[in-house]
Amino acid sequence: MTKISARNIYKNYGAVEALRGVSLDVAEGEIHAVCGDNGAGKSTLIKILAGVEQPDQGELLVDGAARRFDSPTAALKAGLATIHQDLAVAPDMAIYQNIFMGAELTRSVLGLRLLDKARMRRESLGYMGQLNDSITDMNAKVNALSGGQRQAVAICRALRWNANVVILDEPTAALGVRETEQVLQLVRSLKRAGKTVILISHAMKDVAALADRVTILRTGENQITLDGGDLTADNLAHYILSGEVNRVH
Ligand SMILES: Nc1ncnc2c1ncn2[C@@H]1O[C@H](COP(=O)(O)OP(=O)(O)OP(=O)(O)O)[C@@H](O)[C@H]1O
Repeated sequence: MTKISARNIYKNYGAVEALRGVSLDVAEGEIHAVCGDNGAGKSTLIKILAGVEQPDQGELLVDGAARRFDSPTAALKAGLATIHQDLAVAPDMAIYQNIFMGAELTRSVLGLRLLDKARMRRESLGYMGQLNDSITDMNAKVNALSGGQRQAVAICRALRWNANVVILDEPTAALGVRETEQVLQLVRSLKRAGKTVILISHAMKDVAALADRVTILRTGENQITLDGGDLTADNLAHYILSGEVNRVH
């Protein structure tokens, strides 16, 4: 299990101050949501954790050690996998091909390197079984899957890269009620599997149902962190709308 800290992060885009001294502390094995109104800086913070952007100032700590991710690959190697809203799945390809995309397993036959499809299918089924054991045909094309099932494929790819931290960017946006419930189950399965989960979401109900703690950002700064009994959909909406920084009981 892995814990993640971002300390005093600053990030400007030209004249825009997207992050102004933001900190985030994610304990190992917890589901930690990042919320806030449009433009609060959520995506920028997540891009920094994912190695897509680099901070102007501040530091990232993975299990207490300072790290800098110059690329998404560097973040992935450190065990942080980000699942963006577009999921980056190839709809015309099979589930197992998506899970092993860019990291295909091969075997040697008479000196030739051939794809080891049987092993990829078997291992894919193993990853999928940790998340959603109703998806069993690893040959199925992704375009035949529901939005929630596609999310499962994208998460399996993160598991295949041995990610200990899974960052989910708006995983329930654009999903119906039943699919949203499937995704909530996926996230709970990740936690059961010992993964640390960072969740960016505008869906207050989903956040309240899932998160152990929530960090709320406002115009590039930390507003408040909620946990326990304070973490309700009503409270989240209240703080995001009001901008209040003190707890109201
Ligand atoms: N590439 C960019 N170039 C210029 N400004 C940017 C860029 N990306 C983000 N910003 C600005 O930085 C600020 C923070 O944006 P960010 O996308 O991180 O917020 P957010 O909380 O994720 O918002 P949303 O919920 O709308 O996605 C905003 O003012 C935004 O306009």
